[in-house]
Amino acid sequence: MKTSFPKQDIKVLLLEGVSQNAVENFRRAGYSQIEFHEKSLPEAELKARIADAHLVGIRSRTHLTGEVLAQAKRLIAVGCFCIGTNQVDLEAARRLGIPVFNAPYSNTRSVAELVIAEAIMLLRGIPQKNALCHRGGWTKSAAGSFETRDKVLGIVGYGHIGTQVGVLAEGLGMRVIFHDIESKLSLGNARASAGLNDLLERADVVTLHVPETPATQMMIGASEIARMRSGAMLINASRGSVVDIDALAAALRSGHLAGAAVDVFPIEPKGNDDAFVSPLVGMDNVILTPHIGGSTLEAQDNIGIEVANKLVRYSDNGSTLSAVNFPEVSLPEHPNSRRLLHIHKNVPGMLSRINELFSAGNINIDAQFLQTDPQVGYVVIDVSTTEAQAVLLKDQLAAIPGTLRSRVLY
Ligand SMILES: NC(=O)C1=CN([C@@H]2O[C@H](COP(=O)(O)OP(=O)(O)OC[C@H]3O[C@@H](n4cnc5c(N)ncnc54)[C@H](O)[C@@H]3O)[C@@H](O)[C@H]2O)C=CC1
Ligand SMILES: O=C(O)CCC(=O)C(=O)O
Repeated sequence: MKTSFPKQDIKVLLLEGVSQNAVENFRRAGYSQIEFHEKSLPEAELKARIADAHLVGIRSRTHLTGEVLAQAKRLIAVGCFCIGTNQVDLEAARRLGIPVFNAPYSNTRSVAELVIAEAIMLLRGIPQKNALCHRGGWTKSAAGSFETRDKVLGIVGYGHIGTQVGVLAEGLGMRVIFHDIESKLSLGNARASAGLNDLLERADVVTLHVPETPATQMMIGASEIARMRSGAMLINASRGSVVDIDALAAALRSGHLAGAAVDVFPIEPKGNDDAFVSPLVGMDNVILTPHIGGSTLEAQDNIGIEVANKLVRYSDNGSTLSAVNFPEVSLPEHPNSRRLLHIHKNVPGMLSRINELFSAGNINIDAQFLQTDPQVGYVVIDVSTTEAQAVLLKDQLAAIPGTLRSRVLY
């Protein structure tokens, strides 16, 4: 399928070492101009490199703020090669007519497995014992070492990851309670707690699986930690902003909490060669991991395929199915017609202005698809015209006041 301009002129900017599967998928789909970076880029360089990019792929470290997106005049779509999309200003992207895609499932099992492993390690006091052995020490003792069986696991955020953690934990004989803002179907014998405080007061191990939202910022601060049982453990593989890390460090130092496992931090290094700084560094009872909850080869390979496919499909065909900030349209192929895509502010009279263009030109519409949200409208029109006529129509569509983006697919 041909896009508005030759695919070799479409620049794909891939950051943060996304899977090579993504690169291969773009190549297989005919995209040859692929700029690949292992790290996230400093803001000034990001603005420079995104300025002529049509498709951009990131993970959790690259912040696509409104200011950065404003530089991206040619940007067609963003792919987050991960679950979280909090690093993108989704509203700004929507206002600019840029759909954002992610991979909502592919790394969930990997996170769940890590969390279970950490719960076992923390309950056995392994981090401290491991650290001491590395220093030449030896404490063969059962003190502070527990089985998981019959312990209470409290899951905050009972979504795709939280539910899998719950199922795996029950397999170990743990008693699972959860807290979520939505009403959720309990899997297995898991039970909803009476609220966050109830969960914190009852759980031996608390694990966090909420997205970053205004409501989850600093959700676990000094007072929530104080509610946790003496000797309890905290696992955070959600987002660094969810926990007050200084309050956590204080509770670990005082002995109120017996251990923690932390994968995500308020400030994370940009890449593998940069220094990691945290108040938790040097604490033997803390498992520190460099935001690798979803970093297994299986997960990354699948994410690479999934998100690259979504970007290619949108670029080639216009489908926005599963976009996180945009009206969703799943489109058939259009072998015998040219396809015009028009993204506009959702204001009264827009559709009639669009359709007037076609009736004025006496152009028959083969198929039309429309989806709107309160801010944005996305209309797709298939027409049997010459290439030149299609380009003219695209220019006329682009001139309609309120147009955000328009393209033609030949
Ligand atoms: N460490 C890592 O490498 C990874 C981290 N993550 C993080 O894990 C988060 C969760 O992932 P999923 O389970 O797939 O998301 P999900 O959307 O399936 O589940 C999140 C759950 O949290 C609930 N929730 C939202 N706000 C809440 C609040 N204020 N209080 C209580 N519950 C609330 C939601 O209702 C939902 O059930 C992601 O948003 C991402 O930030 C995801 C993948 C990898
Ligand atoms: O693998 C990554 O870069 C980020 C994983 C993550 O946090 C997510 O999927 O939300």
